[in-house]
Amino acid sequence: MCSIPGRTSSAQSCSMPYIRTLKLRPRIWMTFLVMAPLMPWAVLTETVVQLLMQDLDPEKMKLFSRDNCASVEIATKKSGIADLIPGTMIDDYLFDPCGYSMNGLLRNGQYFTIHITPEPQFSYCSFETNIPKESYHSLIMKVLDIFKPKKFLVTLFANEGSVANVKHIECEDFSALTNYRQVDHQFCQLKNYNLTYTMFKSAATNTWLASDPPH
Ligand SMILES: C[S@@+](CC[C@H](N)C(=O)[O-])C[C@H]1O[C@@H](n2cnc3c(N)ncnc32)[C@H](O)[C@@H]1O
Repeated sequence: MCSIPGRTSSAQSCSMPYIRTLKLRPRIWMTFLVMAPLMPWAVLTETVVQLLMQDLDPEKMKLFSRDNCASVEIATKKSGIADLIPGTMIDDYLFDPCGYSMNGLLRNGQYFTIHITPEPQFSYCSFETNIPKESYHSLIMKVLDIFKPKKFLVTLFANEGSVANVKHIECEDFSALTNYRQVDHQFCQLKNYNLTYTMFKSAATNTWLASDPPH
């Protein structure tokens, strides 16, 4: 996903590749989906959950720079990333002078991945996993507790066979996210997949980034 401030466009037809445009003023999120044709014998179980977070905790972000952190292992441990999903084999990297990327792999091939841009002017972090869950509530809470974003977007991409698919209809209950309020929720039914986007922002702030134009 990428954010293209100032650009406007409308959602396009559900053909492949598929471009979905999400208008969340003042930002536009564009999702590009390229789907391989399904084989008749394919088992339809696939889930991808993403948290795209902005305006992150400045103190926590200091961990992800070489000036403040002696090694990538310390950054992974001290940040809480190491304990996020127990039993994961982690490959992590601390960029010079700052920035962090990690991939975590479970024995069954499931993964999670985190990429952090800690610069205070435009701090951003993406979290993604394909671990299927009936509810992502506690995992999302853990991720939010690490990064404390002022705003974030949750996307859930699941197909018919995924245990997460029912959440598209029921809509995940985020009522315990007392520090946030839901500002948008969109549902998109694709050929073999369902996709939901839910945008939250901190209840404590009425603004987006200082650099954003007013609503
Ligand atoms: C962790 S990378 C990930 C970028 C990727 N587009 C993402 O968010 O998924 C971004 C961070 O690493 C820093 N960085 C340092 N050297 C870099 C390099 N050679 N390539 C990319 N990012 C680098 C950037 O300044 C930024 O803070």
